[in-house]
Amino acid sequence: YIWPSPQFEALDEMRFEQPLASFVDPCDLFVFDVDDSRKSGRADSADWIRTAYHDMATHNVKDGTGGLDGSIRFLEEMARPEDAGDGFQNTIDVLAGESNRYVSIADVIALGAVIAVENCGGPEIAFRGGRVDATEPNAPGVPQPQESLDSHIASFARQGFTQTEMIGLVACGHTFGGVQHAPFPDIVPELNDPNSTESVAHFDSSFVNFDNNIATEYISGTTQNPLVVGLNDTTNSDKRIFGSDGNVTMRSFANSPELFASTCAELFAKMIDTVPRGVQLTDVVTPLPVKPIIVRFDLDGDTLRLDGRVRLWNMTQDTAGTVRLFWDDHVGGTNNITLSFDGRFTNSGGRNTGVYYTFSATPPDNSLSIDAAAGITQMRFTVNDKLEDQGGLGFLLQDGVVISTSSCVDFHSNGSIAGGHLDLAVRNTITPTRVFIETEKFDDSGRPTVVEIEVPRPSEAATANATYSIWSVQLNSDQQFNFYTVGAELDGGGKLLGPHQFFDFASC
Ligand code: HEM
Repeated sequence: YIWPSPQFEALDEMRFEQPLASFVDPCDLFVFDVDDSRKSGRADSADWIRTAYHDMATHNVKDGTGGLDGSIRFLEEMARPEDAGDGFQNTIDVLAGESNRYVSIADVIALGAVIAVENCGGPEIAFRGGRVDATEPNAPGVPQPQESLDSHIASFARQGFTQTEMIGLVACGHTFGGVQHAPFPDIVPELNDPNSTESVAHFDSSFVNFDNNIATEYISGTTQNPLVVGLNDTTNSDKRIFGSDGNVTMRSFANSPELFASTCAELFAKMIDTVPRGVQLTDVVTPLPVKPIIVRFDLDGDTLRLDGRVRLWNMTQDTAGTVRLFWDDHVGGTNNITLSFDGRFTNSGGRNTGVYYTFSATPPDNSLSIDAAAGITQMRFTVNDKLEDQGGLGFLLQDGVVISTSSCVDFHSNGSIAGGHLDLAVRNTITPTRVFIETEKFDDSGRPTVVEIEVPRPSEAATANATYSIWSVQLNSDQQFNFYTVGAELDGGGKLLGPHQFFDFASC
């Protein structure tokens, strides 16, 4: 994608920098464990993968309803017998709050599965964004262990999967986790096992890692999978499913960990891309090699302050060497500074790595000061003298409308807005027809939606300095802010949008 693109920037960050990975690292982490010293036998990674499957499994290929749309978050859906256990609520409690107007709850659920698989030994899974969150529960339709093989084949066909794909997807999912006593007392007894205090009978011997043990143990007859060797044959659904083609598919997985991994990468991608008809997914999200990350861009007196850093993909500090930021201004000048190293990250089992360089030559001060009159039009970078400018396009940054540091906000003790005002500095060279602040609000169904707040044209323009005038809007208690963007529509067409920045102001 080409920067700026707020949606792809947000998807790229969540997908590749993976703030969520801390919940699945180490892979046996279960954040709901009451006592760290005792092993419950559960893991966030398993809950996340199961949640993505159950959210998707309501899909009906014929009428296009259901699919991965976040409907599992509704208590009515979660409380169905087909969604037994507290793993869904646990997952939603962690993942739903990570959503925003660019990355839906359903996108985060899909990403949770991707990140769990990739960080715990599994293959890389192609991830697209653009899922749309349901506003009500879907029709039931998740398969249950006591059902017949025919009903499972029919159920997976309704979800859009062939019988061979069914065998594969169940094996790919059941390389993680197991069956718990509490929701399935007829399948798993109390285990009285100090390493499994929630009495979880695991599907294979390496239940927090992606590997083909689910298949090798099944083929060799050593499996302890409670849905294969359970005492009550009625609930041995994995046994019926795995054996349904004479073990051809499971044998191929047992013989080849590579085949198992590549098949699972395809099936997991198909699973998370199964969405209600009409939903248009984005292209596969790929990491931008050189990605500016603007934290804040504002006007402070006669100075534009740009807080941010650049992410260099797949590099170490040593290979990055000297990193410079160049910026063009409105008066024909080009300026530059040498950036300072600001940390590195690695995730997805070492598959993803990158480094950050902050927009400052003098850390810990992270902001670059730009003379407001000269301003800024675009950025470029050099990494060890190699020019990075998106193939000549540059990294465009508009300074036609920016937030002013004269903005302030007060909060009630419950966190809601008590009052204050946001001041937008509008550059005198632009003639806006409207100026607005774009933010998001979680609606009654819990999903993030876009909200635009109009900033009224002042009757008498207050001057901020020789270059900018201030337009101001009062804040009120209905508003919610997390991240926001300032923007303007221009006389004669055209729209300016600022970077996506965090809501953070002095009190009034
Ligand atoms: C006929 C199809 C399936 C049946 C009958 C089935 C049944 C079950 C049952 C009974 C559990 C135990 C849940 C608990 O105790 O909390 C379970 C766990 C799990 N299932 Fe399935 N499953 C099926 C397909 C799938 C698929 C297609 C996936 C993913 C691709 C999947 C992923 C998981 C995972 C990761 C767990 C472990 C959850 C945990 O340990 O917290 N399952 N499944």
